[in-house]
Amino acid sequence: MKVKTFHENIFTLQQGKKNFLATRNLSPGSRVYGERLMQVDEAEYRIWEPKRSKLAAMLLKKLPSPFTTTSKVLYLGSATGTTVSHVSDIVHQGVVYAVEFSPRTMRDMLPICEERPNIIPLLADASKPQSYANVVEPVDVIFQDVAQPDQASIALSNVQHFLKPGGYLLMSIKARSVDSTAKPDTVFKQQLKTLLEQDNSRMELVKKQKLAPFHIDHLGVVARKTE
Ligand SMILES: C[S@@+](CC[C@H](N)C(=O)[O-])C[C@H]1O[C@@H](n2cnc3c(N)ncnc32)[C@H](O)[C@@H]1O
Repeated sequence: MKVKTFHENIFTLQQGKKNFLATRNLSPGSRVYGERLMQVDEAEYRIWEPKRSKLAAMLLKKLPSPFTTTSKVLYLGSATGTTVSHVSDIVHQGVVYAVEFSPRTMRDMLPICEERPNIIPLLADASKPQSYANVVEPVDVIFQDVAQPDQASIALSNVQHFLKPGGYLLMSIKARSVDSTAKPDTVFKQQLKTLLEQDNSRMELVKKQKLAPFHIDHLGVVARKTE
């Protein structure tokens, strides 16, 4: 088995002709969602499936990764923690503020937070950033995967509250969640306009990429807050 560094703390594992995206397990021996574990030399890796994670799909579709070992990350729409757990592996000396508004879903994520002290779970509505402003510090990266009609506005209000100048926003726009009748390209354009062209938005587009075949009618976006 060959291990290659793909981005900081993100790896590809080559087994025969197959390549797998993976992160190094911060909690060796533990699975979070039934993912495959692979031992190579002294390290245990968790296979990261792009069909189960918009962020994994974004990276495989060549969007840049802004994460470092010590990044502070605000993660909006954590669900039960599938992708949050990989972000926790990547920023293992940093912190992940994981926001989810469904109490039932959040309850399922809590055992993961017990094993991974760098995840701080927040039961809150991402469209009301002021409700968690007393807990969340300025962050280097915001990742958003909330599948809501006003995704870009939600992202922008969190950027304005928490993203450091020079920091990055990564978001997955799900066309059908915004407008199930409009053409996906029309939805993407309108959401990008909201994100990038509002007065004082201070966001510049770094790269965008559709996430098919992993996720149909989704656009991955990386944007940067100007200094
Ligand atoms: C597509 S799922 C996220 C999957 C997750 N990012 C992953 O890869 O493991 C979207 C999640 O966002 C949550 N959500 C939607 N709107 C939200 C909001 N306004 N505030 C917080 N969470 C929200 C939903 O409850 C759901 O769990």
